[in-house]
Amino acid sequence: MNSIVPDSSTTAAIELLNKSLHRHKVGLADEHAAKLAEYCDLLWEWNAQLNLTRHTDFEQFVTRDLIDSLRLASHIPEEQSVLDVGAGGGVPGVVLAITRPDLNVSMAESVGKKAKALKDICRKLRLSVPVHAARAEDVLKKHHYDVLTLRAVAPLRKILFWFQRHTTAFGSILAIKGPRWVAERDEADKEGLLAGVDLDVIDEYPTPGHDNNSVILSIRYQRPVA
Ligand SMILES: C[S@@+](CC[C@H](N)C(=O)[O-])C[C@H]1O[C@@H](n2cnc3c(N)ncnc32)[C@H](O)[C@@H]1O
Repeated sequence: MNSIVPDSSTTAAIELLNKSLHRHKVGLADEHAAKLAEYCDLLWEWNAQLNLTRHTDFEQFVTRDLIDSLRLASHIPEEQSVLDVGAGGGVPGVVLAITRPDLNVSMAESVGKKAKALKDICRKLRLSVPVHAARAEDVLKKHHYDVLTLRAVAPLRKILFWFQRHTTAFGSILAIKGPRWVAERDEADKEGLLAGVDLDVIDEYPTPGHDNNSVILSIRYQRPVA
């Protein structure tokens, strides 16, 4: 692993991040916190050119991005291959790659400029994470993953519609959703998109500073027994 020798601005950034982590009782290994501070720096630098995130300080990063990503990570078994669909600025994909080095993380981002920024961020962070500048549905025509992750990408009916034709290319989908997930599930059900699908809420947790809970949905397609 590459060692990080922080300069004074990096040290200040790590201190700020650690304060937020402490405030929200999030425990992280020192080297992961340092790498996340470096990630935020690169993300916010790219954000001046591209709209990648609205969370532009460590407090927002921890409460809105990191807690979601770590919660999601706790449901992914060791050493699995993961495709983060619609990675945007790299949440949860880059956070998973940093905090769960046992995982084999890839990202799909359909907007070319965003994918280019993600590639640059991963290169500078020395993360070996393939970034596909493509729609995830197209990536699944050539690759197989144990888990697809999604946050803030599309309503459930779209997610189910996109991936129903590619069910042999992945094991399960883990989607982070807000309270609208119930209405989204009902819409998907009306369109017949839940036939042959096991959809379960596997986690529910409060977002600091917000009244509503977030949920993690597990989506698995039932396959005929061979
Ligand atoms: C609102 S952003 C969310 C980004 C990130 N997941 C987050 O939570 O901050 C949604 C991103 O998904 C991308 N996207 C939408 N549909 C996609 C698809 N089918 N395959 C790959 N990327 C997709 C969009 O280009 C956009 O950058």
